[in-house]
Amino acid sequence: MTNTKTITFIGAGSMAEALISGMTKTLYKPEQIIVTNRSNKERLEYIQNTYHVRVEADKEKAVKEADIIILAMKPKDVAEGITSIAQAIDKHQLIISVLAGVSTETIISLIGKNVPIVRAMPNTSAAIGQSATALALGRYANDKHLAIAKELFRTVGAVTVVPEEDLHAVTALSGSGPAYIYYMVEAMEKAAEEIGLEQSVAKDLILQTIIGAAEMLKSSKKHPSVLRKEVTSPGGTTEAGIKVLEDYRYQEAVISCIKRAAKRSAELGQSLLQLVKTHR
Ligand SMILES: NC(=O)C1=CN([C@@H]2O[C@H](COP(=O)(O)OP(=O)(O)OC[C@H]3O[C@@H](n4cnc5c(N)ncnc54)[C@H](O)[C@@H]3O)[C@@H](O)[C@H]2O)C=CC1
Ligand SMILES: O=C(O)[C@@H]1CCC=N1
Repeated sequence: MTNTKTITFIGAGSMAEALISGMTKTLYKPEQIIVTNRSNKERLEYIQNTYHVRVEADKEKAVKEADIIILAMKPKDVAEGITSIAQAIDKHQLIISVLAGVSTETIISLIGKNVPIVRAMPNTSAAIGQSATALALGRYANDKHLAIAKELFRTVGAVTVVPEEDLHAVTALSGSGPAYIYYMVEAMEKAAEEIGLEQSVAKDLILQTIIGAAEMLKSSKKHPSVLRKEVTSPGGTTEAGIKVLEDYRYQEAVISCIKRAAKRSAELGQSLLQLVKTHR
């Protein structure tokens, strides 16, 4: 299957790279993708050399050539980044935003035109076609725009559609989610070293344990607590280990972590909204 749309990325950071990496492995030819950023030429060179996509220092030019514009800049650069391309945007183009916390209404306000926007929350596993992406439609986006966004994000993983107000929760859960797992792996690696396992042996064991557990969660109909109990022999090692996690209130920590991340997403949206209001 081929796709002939030209896609321009505004922002060339980790999330843009994960999407570019996944997209160029599937439906998109590198020459269909244009990447631009604020000022970091070395970063653009790296992206060009690695993925053979087009890079463009002139953001307005990159925007004018696009059928789809993907907003992927850092939170602090969102207002300046969007206003700097607003003039060049045409309402027949589709805007896809992966910006955490920022509402489609705020983006419409910053652009100052009735543009169709699909808000997306992917995660960095897009790089290997394994993102969990949620999509929501802005006021001027219709089913055709949704279909285009679905096609794009399906090239980098699984896609689900949610009401826009759910995106703060999605961001906290699956947008940031990979980092929580990596953080746990960091701790498992440290523990393995402290109890005397060779690093490479530990790495392989941890990896396969996580893959196996994820596959079990996917293929078995059992609740995670049932799967956990199946590992936990009475009076055995798991019971002793989990007791320590309970003493440290592990589940409470994870729940608070996800709630705080969701709140942070809302804060990011609010602070940008305030900025937009004060500059009106
Ligand atoms: N990293 C992740 O796992 C995810 C990130 N996101 C969102 O993606 C966005 C980018 O995050 P990261 O890639 O992690 O950040 P990052 O710091 O890795 O990348 C930001 C990029 O934007 C560029 N940039 C800054 N100002 C610009 C401007 N005015 N015009 C054009 N380009 C500009 C920078 O040069 C840099 O290449 C954020 O808004 C974040 O909420 C969304 C989902 C997951
Ligand atoms: O940390 C962040 O703000 C972004 C959004 C989801 C993952 N990374």
